[in-house]
Amino acid sequence: MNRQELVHTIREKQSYLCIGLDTDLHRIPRHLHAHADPVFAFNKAIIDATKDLCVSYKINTAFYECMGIRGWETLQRTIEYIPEGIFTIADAKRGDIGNTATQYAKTFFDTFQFDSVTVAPYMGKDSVTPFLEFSGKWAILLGLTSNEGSGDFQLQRMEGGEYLYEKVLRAGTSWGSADNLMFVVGATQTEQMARIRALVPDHFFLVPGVGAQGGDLAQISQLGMNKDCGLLVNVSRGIIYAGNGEDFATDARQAAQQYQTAMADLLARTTQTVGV
Ligand SMILES: O=c1ccn([C@@H]2O[C@H](COP(=O)(O)O)[C@@H](O)[C@H]2O)c(=O)[nH]1
Repeated sequence: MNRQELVHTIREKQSYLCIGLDTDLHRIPRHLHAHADPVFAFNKAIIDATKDLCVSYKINTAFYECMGIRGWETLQRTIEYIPEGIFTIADAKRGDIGNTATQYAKTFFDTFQFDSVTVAPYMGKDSVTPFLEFSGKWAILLGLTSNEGSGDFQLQRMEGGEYLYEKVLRAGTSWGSADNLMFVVGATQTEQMARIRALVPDHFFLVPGVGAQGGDLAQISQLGMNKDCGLLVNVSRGIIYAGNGEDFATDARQAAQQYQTAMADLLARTTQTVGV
């Protein structure tokens, strides 16, 4: 999916919600364990219940890789089940020397047909650029993450005063464009968001951390939106585990609906003079 299509979808659905399919076999309702592939049965019900409310699904590969070959099969079934027109993210946080990075990119873009993959920048340019060589695909570079440990390296000051994460953002924008590169910016990073948007005015941000991690949707949206919206706000546990009984999908829909309604309002208030 290209940028124009993504912006169009956001406008049509009045939503910039990304639902995280962080599906843990041990957290899904008991009755689903009768299915041959319980995690897929859960994902299918969640997708059916929420696909009109979100513009993206993020599959965190850790929740599938931990199940070995069966997990990869579940991941494949899930990605194939996501309808056309919804932006897909493999949250795999890959990064390695160039020829290895190319194999990672092939895995997620060619074999599994994701639109995008999250990439860790620590190994530098040659570990990132292979992900940018696939037409119509996106790399989503970790910029300033949502977790407490983001302070350990990302928020360290460099010589000259800028934060390490700012160096990553600056370098990233020279490697890729706003048409093939996004950045992860945690929803918990409200103190930094305005500074980040000023530094990177055009790129989309994947924003995890709303819901279970306590990030505030309204605050982060007002600080981070650009003329094309420019945000995909991810909620995983706060939606997929909204309920735990037979009606889990209805409960997930209700939670997703609340986010979508809030997003429509924020889009109207924040971008009324611009594109979306
Ligand atoms: O900085 C980051 C980068 C990635 N994540 C991932 O997003 C989701 C968040 O899940 P919630 O249940 O909504 O907290 C999860 O897959 C993380 O691995 C992040 O949280 N922060």
